[in-house]
Amino acid sequence: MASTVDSNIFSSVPALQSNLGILSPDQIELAKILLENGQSHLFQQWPQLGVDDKQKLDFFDQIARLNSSYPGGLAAYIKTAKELLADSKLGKNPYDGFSPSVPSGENLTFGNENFIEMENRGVVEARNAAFVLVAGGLGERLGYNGIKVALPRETTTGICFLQHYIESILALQEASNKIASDGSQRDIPFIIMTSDDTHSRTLELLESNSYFGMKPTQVHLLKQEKVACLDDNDARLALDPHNKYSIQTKPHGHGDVHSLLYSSGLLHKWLDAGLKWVLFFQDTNGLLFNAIPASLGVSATKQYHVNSLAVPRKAKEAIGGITKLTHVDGRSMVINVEYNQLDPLLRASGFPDGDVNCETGFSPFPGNINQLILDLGPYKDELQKTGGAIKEFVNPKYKDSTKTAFKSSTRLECMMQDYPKTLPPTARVGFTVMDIWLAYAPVKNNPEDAAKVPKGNPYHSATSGEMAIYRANSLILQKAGVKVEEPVKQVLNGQEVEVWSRITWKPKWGMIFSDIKKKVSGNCEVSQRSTMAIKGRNVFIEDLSLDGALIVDSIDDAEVKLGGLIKNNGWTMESVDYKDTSVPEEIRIRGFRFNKVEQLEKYFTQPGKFSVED
Ligand SMILES: O=c1ccn([C@@H]2O[C@H](COP(=O)(O)OP(=O)(O)O[C@H]3OC[C@@H](O)[C@H](O)[C@H]3O)[C@@H](O)[C@H]2O)c(=O)[nH]1
Ligand SMILES: [Mg+2]
Repeated sequence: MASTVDSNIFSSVPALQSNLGILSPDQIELAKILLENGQSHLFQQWPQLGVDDKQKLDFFDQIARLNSSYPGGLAAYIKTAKELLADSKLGKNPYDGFSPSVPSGENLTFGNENFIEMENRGVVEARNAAFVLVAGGLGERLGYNGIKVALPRETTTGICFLQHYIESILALQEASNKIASDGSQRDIPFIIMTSDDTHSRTLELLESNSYFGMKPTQVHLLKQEKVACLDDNDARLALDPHNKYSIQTKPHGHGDVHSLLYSSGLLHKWLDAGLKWVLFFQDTNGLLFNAIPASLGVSATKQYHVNSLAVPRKAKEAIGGITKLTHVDGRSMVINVEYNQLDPLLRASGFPDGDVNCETGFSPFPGNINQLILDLGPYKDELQKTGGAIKEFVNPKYKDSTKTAFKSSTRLECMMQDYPKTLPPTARVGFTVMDIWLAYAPVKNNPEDAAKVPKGNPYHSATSGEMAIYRANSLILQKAGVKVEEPVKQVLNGQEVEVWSRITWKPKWGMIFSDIKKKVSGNCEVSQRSTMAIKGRNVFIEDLSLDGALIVDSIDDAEVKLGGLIKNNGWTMESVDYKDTSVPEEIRIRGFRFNKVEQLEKYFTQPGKFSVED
C-alpha cells in the first residue's frame, strides 16, 4: 500500500503519488526504479486516481516487460544509454586507441582436397550442432510486405527460404546420424529468433506446412522484445505521441539472440545432450548451406571458439569488414567493423582513402556474412558471466550541430557479431573466407536501390539472390564435370545480371561436393536456356544432354537415372517491371517470371529402378 512505501521519492511527483493506491508492490518497485533513473516526466500528464486506471496498469505491464527482457533491467538500460549518448555527443570514436589492420584467416577453395576434407569433417560434426536463425528484422530496405523467410529462394520450384533451411538441416542431420560412431540418432535443434514484427507469421508458415518435415519439438521460437526509445541525451524514455501510457519502442538488433538463448536454458540442455556447436545465420542467404559443412569442418579442425564466415568484400559494400584491431596498450582482437563504421575508422587511423579496394579489386578486409559458428562450451561459460549482454551502440540523428536534440527518438542497438568483444585474449577467434559465388547472396535491397548500387558491387536484391543460386549450382555441376553452357547477360529491374541455366536441387540430393560428384557421370551437358529441378534423393545424371525443362521428383526408394537427349521448348523468362502491381510482390521484386511453355515432368512414387530418357 502507498502508505507503507518510502514517500520521499514519490512526493516530488504528485501525479504518480496520487495513483500509488492502484499499484501492486511490484509495480511500486518499478515506479521507484523509473524515478531513481530520471524518468519522472513519464507521469507528468497522469490524471488523478480513478481516471484511466486501466491504462495506467497497462503502462506498468509494459514497464515490467521492458525491465525483465533486458539484462540488468531498465536501470541498466538507462545507465548505458546515458553513457553512450554522452560519448556520441562528444563525437567519441568507439575504436579510440585501436588501429585496424588486415587479419589472416582460413581460406577455402571450393572443390579442392582440403575443401572436401573439411566438408566431410563438417558432416561428422553436424549432429553436434544447433542452428539459430535470426529472423526478427522487418527488412525495411527490401520493403517486402511479408516476412522475408517466406520469400521464394528461387522461383523455379518456389521453395521459400525457411523450407530450404529446414530441409538443409534435415539433410545434414541424416547424413551425420548415418555415420555416427555410436550409432545413436539425434535431432538437430533449430531455433528461430522472431520479434513482434515476424513472430506470428513465422509460426503460421511453420504450422501450415507441418514444419516442412521437421519435428515440431525440434523447433523453438524465441521472440525478442523491442527496447525503449530515448528522447534526449539524458536518456529520458520516449512516450508514444498518441498514447501517454505507452513507451515508444524499437528493435534492439540481432545481438538479442545471445541473451535470449541464455535465458531460455537451451544452452545447458544442449551441453547435457552432448552438443558442441551453435551456428548462427540470417534470414535470406540462399547460398548459405553451401558454406556450412566446410566451415564447420574448419571450426572443428582449428578448434575455433568463434568462427565467422566471410567472403571477399567490395569497398563500400553494405557488409561489415573483418578487422584486426590492435590497441595502444597491446591487446588485439579480430572483429567485425560494421559497414557504416569502417570508412571513418580507416580514415582516422592512417588510411587516408578510407574504405577502398586494393590491387585485387576488393577491400583488403574480408566481408562478414554474419554466419557465426561458436563452440558451445566456451560460449555458455561466457554468457554465464555476461548474461548474454552484448556491447551496444547508439546512433541518434541530431537536429543540429549542438547535438542537444534528436530528429526522432533513438534507442540502443546491438549486433550478434559483437559477441567476441568481451572475450579474453586467450579465446580462439578465427574466420573462414569462401568464394562469394558459393556462399553469399542475401536479399536485402529493393529494386530501385539495387539499380543504384555502384557498378561492380553486388546488388543484394531478389533478382541477384535468385540468379546467384543458378550460378552456384551451375558452377558446382561444372566442377563435377557437367558441361553447363556459359551464362548470358540480361538487365532485370535495372540490374545487369548473369543468367545461368536454372538448375536447382533439394538439399537431400546433394549437401556436399563429394555427394554431388557421385550423382553425376559420363558426358553431360545442359544448355543455357534449360531448367532442371531435381527433387528426389536418388537421382543420377548420366550422359544427359538437356535442352529444355526437366523436373524430376521421386521417393527415396526409387533410383532414377536421367540420361540421353531431353529436348523441349522449356521455360522462357519474361521481364516484369517491379512497378507492375498486377504481378504478385514476390515475383515483381525479381524483375522476371517464367513462362512454362513445355517441360518433361516425372514423378516416381514406387520403389525400384527407373530411367528417364527422351
Ligand atoms: O532486431 C533485429 C534486427 C535484425 N534481425 C535479423 O538480423 C539479420 C540481419 O539483419 P539486416 O539484414 O538488417 O543486417 P544488415 O544487412 O544491416 O547487416 C548484417 O548483415 C551483413 C553483415 O555484413 C553485417 O555485419 C550484419 O550486421 C536478419 O536476418 C534480420 O531478420 C533480427 O533478428 N532482429
Ligand atoms: Mg539492418
